[in-house]
Amino acid sequence: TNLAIYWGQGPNQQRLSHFCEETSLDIINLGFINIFPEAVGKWPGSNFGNQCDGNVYPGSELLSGCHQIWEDIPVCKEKGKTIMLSIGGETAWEYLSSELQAVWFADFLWYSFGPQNEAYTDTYPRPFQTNSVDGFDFDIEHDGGAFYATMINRLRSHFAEYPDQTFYISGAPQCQIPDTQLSNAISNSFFDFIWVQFYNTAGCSARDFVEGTGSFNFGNWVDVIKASSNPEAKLFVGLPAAEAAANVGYYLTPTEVAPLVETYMELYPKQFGGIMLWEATYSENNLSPDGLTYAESMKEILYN
Ligand SMILES: CNC(=O)NC(=N)Nc1ccccc1
Repeated sequence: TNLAIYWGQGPNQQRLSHFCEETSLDIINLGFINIFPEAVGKWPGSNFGNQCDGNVYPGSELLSGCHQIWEDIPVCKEKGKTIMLSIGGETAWEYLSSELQAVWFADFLWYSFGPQNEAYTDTYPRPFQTNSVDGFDFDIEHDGGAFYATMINRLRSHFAEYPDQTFYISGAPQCQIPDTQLSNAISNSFFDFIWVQFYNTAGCSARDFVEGTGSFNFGNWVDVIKASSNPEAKLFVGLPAAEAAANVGYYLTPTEVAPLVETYMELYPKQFGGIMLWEATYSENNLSPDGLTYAESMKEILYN
């Protein structure tokens, strides 16, 4: 099983390579491409917190000076990390209004952040230079779920152009079923990982498991996966990595997480993919009594 974590929005966060030193982290979601192209031919915008030098490509909100990120991605990859580029995020202005726009956005992301393709280097920017991400994560939190299946299917058609490389698609739905933003995409396009945000939504959260309300719905999410375009997709338990990383009441201590993981890893060994954490800096600053980061505590739970 894997531990996935978001990085890019942490308060006074350390650079990516700092987190790639942590052996407990398997998948790192770089957040975020937070502004969607307003039309075909227009560029998206990005925000990686304190990690870029504040410069943007002319006429766009796409950050251009993220030297720490393009320097660090190779370090992370040589340590075996999977690096995903996350689209959306809590503060995103995200809206797809047409198939054409969805296809354009997918192409832009692929030629800008996917494998370097000499034929396109004068048409598209390379914010991470020659680095390619390992896939794209959809953290769509509002503005309606249309056209994401189109975008993901387009990305997959690009993946197929590199048959000897593996690229991934993941999504971070809220725990209520159906998730307004991503249920259509999950039904109609192929996801490798679904990390459900079992926090910030009452009536289906990991807190419900601890309180014994019976409404924690990991089992129902297994059914959603089984009925989706990829019944083999891995389902992750998404959790806040500290009290301050989520709305009040949704944080679970490692002691509270352990029985949840044991129960559902046992019930659904095939679907259970691991744990997703929001997010890296909160995890780093949330040490257990014996000095483990929250992510390290989670990794211990996954492997005990
Ligand atoms: C995977 N995306 C998130 O976990 N987003 C997220 N946690 N947004 C947020 C919502 C409320 C308080 C803090 C962060």
